[in-house]
Amino acid sequence: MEFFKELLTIFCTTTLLFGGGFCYFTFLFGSAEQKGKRAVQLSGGSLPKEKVQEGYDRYSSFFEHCPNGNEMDSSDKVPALVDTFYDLVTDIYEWGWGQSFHFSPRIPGKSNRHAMRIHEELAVNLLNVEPGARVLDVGCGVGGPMRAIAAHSGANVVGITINKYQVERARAHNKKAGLDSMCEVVCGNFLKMPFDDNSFEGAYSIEATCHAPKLEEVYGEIYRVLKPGSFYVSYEWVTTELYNSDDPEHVEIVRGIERGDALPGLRSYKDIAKIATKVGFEVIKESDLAKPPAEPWWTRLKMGRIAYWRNHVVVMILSWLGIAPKGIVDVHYMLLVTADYLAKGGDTGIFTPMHMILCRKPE
Ligand SMILES: C=C(CC[C@@H](C)[C@H]1CC[C@H]2C3=CC[C@H]4[C@H](C)[C@@H](O)CC[C@]4(C)[C@H]3CC[C@]12C)C(C)C
Ligand SMILES: C[S@@+](CC[C@H](N)C(=O)[O-])C[C@H]1O[C@@H](n2cnc3c(N)ncnc32)[C@H](O)[C@@H]1O
Repeated sequence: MEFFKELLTIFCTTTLLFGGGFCYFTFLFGSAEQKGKRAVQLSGGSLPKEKVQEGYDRYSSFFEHCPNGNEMDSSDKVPALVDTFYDLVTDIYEWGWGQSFHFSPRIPGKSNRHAMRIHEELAVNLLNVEPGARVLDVGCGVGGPMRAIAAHSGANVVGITINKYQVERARAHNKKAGLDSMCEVVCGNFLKMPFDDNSFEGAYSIEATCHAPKLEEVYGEIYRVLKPGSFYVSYEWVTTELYNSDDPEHVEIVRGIERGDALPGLRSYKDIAKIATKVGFEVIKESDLAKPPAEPWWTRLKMGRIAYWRNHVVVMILSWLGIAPKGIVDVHYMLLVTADYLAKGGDTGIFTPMHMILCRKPE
């Protein structure tokens, strides 16, 4: 009898501990890093719950069929693939990273959130726009940068993203932040933008144009919609001068980044200014914002590793319970893997997500 009583006590204590811990992670702790999305709200974006696994399989098979990445260059399937990718990852990004889907140099003594905001404000400071100016955000995500930039500069920001679910999220966040009168979000393809010629006084893109199969197409469109004399600034994902295409380790890191981040082939830093000039821009400034004295942008990823594995356990349990969609576990695992490749890209110095280029459309 005593033995059964003890067994029951052990069973109840273990259940309470695991159950309590799990509820803490998912309900109380909520978002993995910043308050916002909660684990129990993870979805497949615009994809119905039962289509998430199919969406992931379609996404990953695309990379299996073109293992050397460059075959995607000629593909007109890229925007649709990128759209599916953001259906799959948007909630996980918001849950585990926040509303700004980019990196920033670490700033000792400042929070990640603050460092990200400084990086965003730098972009609009470079544009030199007056309050009330109409500024374009090319590939706006759920609008973290857009809101920071509108609040900091007083500009009216119009964001474009190919992903419908992100449009819904961005509009809801804009409203909640009381910035919906200054921030507008449009669903569309930045390779063919639904805007008039010469209709913006400034434009920026933060870690978004890397998704374009041909950079000249998106740069050409930005050039078209900008008023003469206006500036465009971009933070580009590129390989640096340290990248050696004959080094198998370098090639593996780059392929890993491309697969986990829906990229149709990473470009070299050398191509960016050439392409900007080709479409008609004057290049005013170009620099890698990750270079010292900037502190490493990838420290945040490395420090987050334990939390990301904990998140993986939460995602597995939620999916097993039928709360999170089937397929989300594979998506989360893909992100775990890409986080390591990105950190390796930073450690080796062969990759930067913040190659900054400032251009001007001539008068
Ligand atoms: C510009 C792009 C996205 C850049 C980053 C915002 C994202 C790149 C990799 C993402 C993440 C990796 C690991 C995830 C982790 C496993 C999960 O538990 C919580 C979210 C992550 C940290 C996630 C967050 C966003 C990234 C850092 C690309 C796509 C061009
Ligand atoms: C990594 S996110 C960056 C979002 C935002 N700039 C930020 O920093 O939070 C890339 C964005 O580019 C958008 N994007 C990619 N390809 C696109 C295309 N062809 N047309 C429009 N948007 C696109 C994605 O939908 C996503 O919003």
